[in-house]
Amino acid sequence: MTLLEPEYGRRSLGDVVPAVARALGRPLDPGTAPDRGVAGAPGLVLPDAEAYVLFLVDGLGARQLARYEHAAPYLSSLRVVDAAATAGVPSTTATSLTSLGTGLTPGTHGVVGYSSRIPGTDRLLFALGWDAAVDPREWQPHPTTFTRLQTAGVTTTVVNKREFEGSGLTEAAHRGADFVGADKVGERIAATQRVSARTPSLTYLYDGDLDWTGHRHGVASTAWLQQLAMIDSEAEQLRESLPASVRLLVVADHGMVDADPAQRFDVDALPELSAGVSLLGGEARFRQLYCQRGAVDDVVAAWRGTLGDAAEVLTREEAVARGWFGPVSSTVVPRLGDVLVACRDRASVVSTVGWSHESRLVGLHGSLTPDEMLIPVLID
Ligand SMILES: O=P(O)(O)O[C@H]1O[C@H](CO)[C@@H](O)[C@H]1O
Repeated sequence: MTLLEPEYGRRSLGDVVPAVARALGRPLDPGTAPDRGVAGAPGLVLPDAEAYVLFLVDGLGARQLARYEHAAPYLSSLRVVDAAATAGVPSTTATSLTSLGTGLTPGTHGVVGYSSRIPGTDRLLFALGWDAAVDPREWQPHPTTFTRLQTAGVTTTVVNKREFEGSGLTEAAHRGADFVGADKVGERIAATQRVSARTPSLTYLYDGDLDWTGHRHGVASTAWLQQLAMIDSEAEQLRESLPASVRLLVVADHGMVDADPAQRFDVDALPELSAGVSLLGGEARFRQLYCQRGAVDDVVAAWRGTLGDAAEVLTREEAVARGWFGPVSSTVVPRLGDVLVACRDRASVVSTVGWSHESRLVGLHGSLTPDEMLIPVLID
């Protein structure tokens, strides 16, 4: 299956808030962040409005929405802004939420996966849970788009579960916005209705239940389809709670594929995949391999030999040259694997001993296939 290149600077998740800023009449200064389009490309163009509500549905790929539109009649009726946009690389929540919040590429904001090495250590930073020893403002030092909008006079609010307030990822990705804690859908809609009445404003809200359900039961499982219908109702109810002058924009952070047991590679059962690897990172669909000194070529050869067509195996330099992460800052380079393993089709690389929880998941994401990379950008 073809791997898609991310559409950084044109139609990627990092281009969404800059497009909202333009529509609010408060364009972000293109000199301080890469929110300008690639030469000649229009980028995302949104209708002018005094207030935007940005609803991010975790795990709702554009392809899944198109395939199962019967379960989501409201979302399927919405106008698609331009063509489908892409997540960044890897196509995973921590990376995508940081791209959304900063307007930057993963290679610049530095949250480069579900897990990535903490430079100078043999430890991984699991970005969703974070790590008390890592300062999120040092790990992601750039001002967020939310901070920049607040500075420009736009009331910017994150409406999210209370447990996320002040978390490492919230600080790295979304600092600068006002935070309103709201655990239940009703609370979230009520809070959004209240804060989006201010103008100009951007109100961001998030729902992670579809992703959770897909991970455990699989895309198109009965549970996933039921959850999609719930999300569809939530989005419609949200729209109905807002006046017409407030625009609703619906996006996602990545799609998902169901792992095929026949295309599953277990590093704990295949010793040739451990030779020369000092630390296994990333996630099942996008492994990041941190290698022993001088071992990169041997690791690449062993992984290519074992995985064959199931994955694209590149050195860090090859992946960076392909533009997978956008421009890469020198501080971010050592967080990236020496070798990157991007799964094709429905393959996965698991560690049944070291990563037992992940190896039991049905739905996965992180790689560059269209089912994972293409995200909807819908306007109402
Ligand atoms: O970004 P989310 O949906 O949390 O996904 C992550 O969750 C899985 C492990 O729980 C990993 O494979 C990674 O892709």
